[in-house]
Amino acid sequence: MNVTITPSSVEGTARAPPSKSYTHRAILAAGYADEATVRDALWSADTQATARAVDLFGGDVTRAGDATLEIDGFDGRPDVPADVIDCANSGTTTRLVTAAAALADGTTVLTGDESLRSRPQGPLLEALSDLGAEAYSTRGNGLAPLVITGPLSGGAVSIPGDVSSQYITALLMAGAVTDEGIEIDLETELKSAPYVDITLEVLADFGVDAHQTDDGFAVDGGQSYRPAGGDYAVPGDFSSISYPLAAGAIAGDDGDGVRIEGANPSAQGDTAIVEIVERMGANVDWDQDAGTIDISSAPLTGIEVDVEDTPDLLPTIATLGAVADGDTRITNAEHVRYKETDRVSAMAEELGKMGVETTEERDSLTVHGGDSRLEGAIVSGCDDHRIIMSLALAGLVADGETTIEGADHVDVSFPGFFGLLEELGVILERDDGK
Ligand SMILES: O=C(O)C1=C[C@@H](OP(=O)(O)O)[C@@H](O)[C@H](O)C1
Ligand SMILES: C=C(OP(=O)(O)O)C(=O)O
Repeated sequence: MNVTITPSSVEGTARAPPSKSYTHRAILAAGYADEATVRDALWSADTQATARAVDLFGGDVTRAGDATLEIDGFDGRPDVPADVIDCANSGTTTRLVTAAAALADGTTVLTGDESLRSRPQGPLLEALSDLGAEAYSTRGNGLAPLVITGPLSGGAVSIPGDVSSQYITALLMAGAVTDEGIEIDLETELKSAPYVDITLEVLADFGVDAHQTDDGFAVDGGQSYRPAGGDYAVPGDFSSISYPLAAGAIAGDDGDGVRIEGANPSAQGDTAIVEIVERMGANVDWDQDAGTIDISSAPLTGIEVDVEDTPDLLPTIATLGAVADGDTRITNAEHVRYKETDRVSAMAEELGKMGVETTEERDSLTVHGGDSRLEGAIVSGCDDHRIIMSLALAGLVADGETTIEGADHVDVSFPGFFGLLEELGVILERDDGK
């Protein structure tokens, strides 16, 4: 599907979709448990991949209404799956399920789409091998397809922290049901650290203790997953909130603007987007008790933003920078290159088609806003949900129409994204290419 955006202002109320990160963890944690109900869950292409894995491990994930999942777990160690696990486009599924597979008494094969099969898995495979499992890439290059044979019993392991925090999350979640537990030493500084905080929070809510140590993280073995009251509720997703928030900042009617609901504080690092749009000059008011954010546009100014903890915000910030006056410098961004696409290059390239000048370095992206007025263009969504949504935002204030090719990939994290834009008053056209 291609989507063509006509420049539009936005006004109205947007409800935050449920957090993708919390939903993945809650589904798998419920899998490790005997049973659990996950409420306010995100049902998107990525979270469905984790649900499929839980089913194949011997659990059963049933959708009981839009956002409620009734999950029968595999209760501790997973069964050997009867089929290959298709992780589709989801890095989180791949990493978390790879470590779970190492607990099974047999062999699991994991694969995914072309993007997924280009993302680094080597450090996790090495860690699992060091812990006693057999874990390898079929191509011997650290990329999926992956073949994992367990069971492992736990122990101490070291792993780099600057490729993906998901390796740490995966080891902690699996480690709790090993015999010996897992102690993780970080070889390099941890990037995307708030995602491990989310993991510790979800584990605690499922009655599992894992903690930070002087050198990394550790989890005791022999623990059971059991959510208090059998129930777990997922908070709103601040990476997803970044899109209606940025829409309000660049195209929100002065006075009315956009109200976002379901924006309650949690461990998500991406809550930083609220402070970022405020620093750039937008009118923003976050009532943390009510979970509402009100935003309307004002002239924006370029700023410097470090995305070490918040890699998923880079595309949104790049679009904000394209609209802002002056330079927006996004630093500490090397790990943003290991996502569904190399998002540093993708945003430079696609914003470039809209007339925006950028300067790209290995670990930074500077967007030269102001002089370069955004021009409508045909751009590629790069098969990456966050690139698609960020380019749609740029289309709101471009000169002329913007067509985003391959826009269906928003299903990965925010299936209702274009419907929401329409509710906020955006004029857009979907073309399914037939
Ligand atoms: O654990 C998670 O839920 C995630 C961790 C981050 O990845 P990295 O740790 O690979 O940076 C983030 O980019 C991804 O969207 C979700
Ligand atoms: C990188 C992302 O997710 P994952 O790593 O799960 O593919 C994302 O949602 O931006």
